[in-house]
Amino acid sequence: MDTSLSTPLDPATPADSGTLVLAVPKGRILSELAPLLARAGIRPAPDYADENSRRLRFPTDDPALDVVRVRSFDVATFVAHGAAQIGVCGADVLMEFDYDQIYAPLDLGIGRCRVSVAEPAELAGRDDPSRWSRVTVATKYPNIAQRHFAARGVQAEVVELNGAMELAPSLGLARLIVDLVQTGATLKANGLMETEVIAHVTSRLIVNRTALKTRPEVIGGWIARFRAALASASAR
Ligand SMILES: Nc1ncnc2c1ncn2[C@@H]1O[C@H](COP(=O)(O)OP(=O)(O)OP(=O)(O)O)[C@@H](O)[C@H]1O
Ligand SMILES: O=P(O)(O)OC[C@H]1O[C@H](OP(=O)(O)OP(=O)(O)O)[C@H](O)[C@@H]1O
Repeated sequence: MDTSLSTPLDPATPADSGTLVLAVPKGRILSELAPLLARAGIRPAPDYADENSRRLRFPTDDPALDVVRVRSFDVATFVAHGAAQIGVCGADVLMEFDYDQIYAPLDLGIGRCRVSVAEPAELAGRDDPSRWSRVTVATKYPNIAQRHFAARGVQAEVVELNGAMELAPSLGLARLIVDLVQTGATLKANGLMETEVIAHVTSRLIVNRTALKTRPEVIGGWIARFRAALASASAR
């Protein structure tokens, strides 16, 4: 892993020194996150919640804090490079990238799902995974998949996709998939069966380690506000 990710990559365009940037994933996590942000006292401009808004960076009613809305994998990239100092992303993303520069102090308890292995339902009953020496796997988590199968002495040939992994087995692209599962409805609708849970997933508050060292009061203050927001939610 690259351990040099302490500052934005391009020194000619440093991140704003004063304003703190919070990176949040667009999509499904945004609505689950909204009540928590409100309890933490973060009120972004109203179009932040509008998926149709073309704006990516939103001021909040705190002039020292802006929110940026990016893809969930990119939240980790922005925070690892210090372009955003804090962020929210799934444990699945942290497991996949394993950035040294990211510290994840809080489990936010939202975005609850699991990273699992699945295969066609008609194969699952008669397959014997202990006899595999090599498998093909469609996934957007190549590192998680490689590590998981390597630990079992199985060589995984990964076909990397960005979505619709569930199509891969029936179209002959891969024998298995490694993907997120929550209700299991997507697997079922596509004739697949979950055969192994690799990890349980929730979203985490993440911070850039260097920012935490250089601005401990500010970043530590935000961690404390999120912690208090979580405690007040669980006390209700
Ligand atoms: N079905 C689900 N149930 C609960 N949480 C989920 C589910 N799917 C994904 N997540 C969590 O939400 C995060 C973002 O997932 P989402 O599906 O919104 O983005 P994505 O489709 O992976 O991103 P993108 O559209 O940028 O490719 C994931 O990293 C995971 O932690
Ligand atoms: O078990 P379930 O409740 O059916 O949820 C699982 C689905 O949720 C995620 O996809 P998402 O809806 O985010 O779409 P994506 O293909 O854009 O990732 C994941 O990739 C699965 O396809």
